[in-house]
Amino acid sequence: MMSSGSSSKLSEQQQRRITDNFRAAKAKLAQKRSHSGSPSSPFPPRPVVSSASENEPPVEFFHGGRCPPASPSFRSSSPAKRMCIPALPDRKERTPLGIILENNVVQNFKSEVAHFSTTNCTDFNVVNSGKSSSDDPRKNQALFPCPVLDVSSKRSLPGDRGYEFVLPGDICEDFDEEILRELDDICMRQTKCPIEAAAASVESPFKLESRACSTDSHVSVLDPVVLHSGVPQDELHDVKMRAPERPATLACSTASGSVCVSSSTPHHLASARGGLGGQPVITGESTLDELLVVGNENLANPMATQYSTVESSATAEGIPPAISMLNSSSAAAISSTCGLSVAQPWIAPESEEIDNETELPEYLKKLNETQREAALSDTLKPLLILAGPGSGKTSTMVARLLTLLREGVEAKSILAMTFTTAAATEMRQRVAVATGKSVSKELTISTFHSFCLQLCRAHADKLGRSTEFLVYGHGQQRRAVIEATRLATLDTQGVPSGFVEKDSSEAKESEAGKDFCPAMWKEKAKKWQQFVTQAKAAGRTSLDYEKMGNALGAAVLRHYEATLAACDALDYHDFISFAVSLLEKNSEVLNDCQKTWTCVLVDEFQDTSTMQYRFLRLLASHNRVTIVGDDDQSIFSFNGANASGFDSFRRDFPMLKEVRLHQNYRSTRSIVEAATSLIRYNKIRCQEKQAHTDNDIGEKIAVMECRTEAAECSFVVDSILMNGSGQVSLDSAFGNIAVLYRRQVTGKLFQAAFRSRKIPFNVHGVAFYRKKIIKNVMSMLWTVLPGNTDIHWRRVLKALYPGDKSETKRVVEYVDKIAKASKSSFRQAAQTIFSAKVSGTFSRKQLALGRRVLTSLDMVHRLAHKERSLSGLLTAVVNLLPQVRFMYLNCER
Ligand SMILES: Nc1ncnc2c1ncn2[C@@H]1O[C@H](COP(=O)(O)OP(=O)(O)OP(=O)(O)O)[C@@H](O)[C@H]1O
Repeated sequence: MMSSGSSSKLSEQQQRRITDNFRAAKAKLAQKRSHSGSPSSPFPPRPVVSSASENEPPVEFFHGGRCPPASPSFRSSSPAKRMCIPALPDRKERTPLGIILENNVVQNFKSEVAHFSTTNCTDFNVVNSGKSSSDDPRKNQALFPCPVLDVSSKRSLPGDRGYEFVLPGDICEDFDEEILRELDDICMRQTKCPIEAAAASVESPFKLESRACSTDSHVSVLDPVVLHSGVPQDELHDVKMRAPERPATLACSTASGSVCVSSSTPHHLASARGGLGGQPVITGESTLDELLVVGNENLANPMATQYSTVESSATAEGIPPAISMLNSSSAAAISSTCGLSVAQPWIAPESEEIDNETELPEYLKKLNETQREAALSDTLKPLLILAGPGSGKTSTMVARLLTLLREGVEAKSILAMTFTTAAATEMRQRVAVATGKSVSKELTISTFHSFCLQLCRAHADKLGRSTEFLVYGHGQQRRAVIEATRLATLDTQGVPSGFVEKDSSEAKESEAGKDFCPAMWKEKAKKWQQFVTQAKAAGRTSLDYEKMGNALGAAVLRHYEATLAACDALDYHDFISFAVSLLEKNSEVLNDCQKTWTCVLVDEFQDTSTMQYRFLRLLASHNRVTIVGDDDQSIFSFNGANASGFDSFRRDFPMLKEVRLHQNYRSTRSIVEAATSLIRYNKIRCQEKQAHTDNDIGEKIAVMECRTEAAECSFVVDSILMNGSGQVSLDSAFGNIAVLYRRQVTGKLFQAAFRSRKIPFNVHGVAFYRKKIIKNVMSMLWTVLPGNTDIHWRRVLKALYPGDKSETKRVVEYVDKIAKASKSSFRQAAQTIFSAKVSGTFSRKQLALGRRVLTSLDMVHRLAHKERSLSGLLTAVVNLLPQVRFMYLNCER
């Protein structure tokens, strides 16, 4: 035995031997450690890919449940750590997403990357772990068609230091750079179509739709039925536009279009713009030959709870959605391909030119006398255009806008408010046809919400929020209302807080506890959500309700606002009310706005809420304002819209000129007459209007009363099939049919029926960014960005964890609980839980599944830094989602 102090007595030879042995042992130790993970990594160890496993056949992955996410076979060190941006000649460099940067920007970019790497990515070490059967990467490769890095590959991408992306398993040869490039090309081609069509039709401004459709007419053969929820207007616009997948196809595909209105009441029928007399749901230009009304007398009229989506920045800037999906260099390429960058600025015709009819500019020639009168009326005075459905109010609005430009108003001084993003896009496109893209891009065409949101962000400090305040969507708003309801009830009724605790034993045992369980709060909060919405749209505060003697209402509102303030959040209604108070309380902001936007136009005025009107009144107090609308088409009362705004406008702008458009160009006479006779019964109308048309009488409207929703559904499906059988081709008929329904539940019935009867269909209704799958994809992308929050990680774990619903819920709740207890982030808690080999709460399999979720996110992180094509990155991310993999499986089968 050797004492501690005896080492010095060792001979040199002995010492060398010990050192050598120690070195060898250290190397072995290092090898072992590299398999078991680095303590600094936030992600769990990755399995080793053994050569043997590569020869194993891929496993069948779908067993009725959800399948586990991939364990990507990275064997390189973290790209974040390795990232170095190679210098390119010509003072330009390329970012990982292919954006060319000038040299002066490169340094900033590098330092940002370095900052990002150190603050967010340093923990993304790649560590190989021992292989377990459940972690078999080969199996996972077969399961997930995601591009992963293959270090063994000989081919290399520029700047990739010898690595390339390949698809695991069977699909790997299908997914290489070629495919990514092809995807980019497809995006470019899709974007090119409508732009080229628009550019081609410069001479004839309002023929954009028909010209575009001729390039796209082949699509109509396979046009699916359009399923449509009847109420929200933005959805109707969505159907009309249906861009970007099939830009401007609708005008040609619906010459004999028909509409089924399900569960409709006469009022609804008459007021739906896509229904009677209104703009046909699935067509841009055609008349509706047939209208089928199916109703269920027993159905109540539940309030739809849709909100108009906030316009994406890309659309706000006039970039068609397809372009905005691409990286900047691709967008630039598209612009140059389409000749957009060289578009001529619009040269306004001289004023003498319009003295006689033949000299009228094209955009005025298309209008009838009344429309022209509206378009040309004094631009210094307020103008109210009251226009029935299909009477050409959009055309008139566009003509008015062009008149302003002709009179020398700068494009950037014009603000056009539309009610939906689709309407904003349509208006910009129509203006672009006459003026060229460069002028139309300078216009501010925006939804109220988008405009006010930007205003709030710009002056967030004055509103008690940070510039990065959160925007609470429907779900978060609901949760905030539940919390506010709970607190308000406790305030006003004095229920001890112990009763409401979910796990409280008193709550479970006592009578009061039964009343105040979470499900009860959820139920109670339903009516309060409507209350909060209405109060905000009307601009009422908690003080107002206190004065009215509604103490509970006042308390709910107060707690709701306090909750949002504490969370640094605004909801959709807040954009408007905060923007109003901004203009009311800050004269310099108001002055700035008025100087910037000297002319204001508002489309669909009937849908403005009291607060939106207040905002408009402030902004347009310079009197250069045009509003267009139809009180009979007001369908957003559930969301606070107030058609009495017309009266307010007449009162507040007494100098106004009023023009009425009565002639309907869109629908058949039977539709127009039916709508006119029905709408007479509307009790709340500003003034009676008499819509008329010169169009043919068309087919008669059929009304069918059904006892149940199921009967209604069967009838509609049978009618569609019968209708189809009379056509030359069954498929060609489907694209001409729209089904409007009142409730989402009814829509689901239709979907099931269509699926079982093999009828192709599209569902329009849920706004894109509110779709679950889109939210999941966004959250996955968020996890690689600075500023990601627990919300993103929670959503991603929920989306990717392969257990059934209840198991996933349990896992997520447990991670939440641990995060709360250990005061750590959700991600850290998940990391700690899943990196354990054994756990008292979860089985080994569950731990492995959790690890795989984190590993997949690690892969997304690497990909985000490596991938040069945005579509490649998106494809990879989307492919991780179980729904998408399920689709792949079905396709393969
Ligand atoms: N003066 C006109 N002469 C012939 N057709 C016209 C005229 N004005 C409009 N139209 C046609 O009528 C249809 C409806 O026009 P537009 O979309 O401008 O109406 P709208 O009032 O905005 O419709 P909506 O009911 O959707 O609000 C279009 O196909 C348009 O080309």
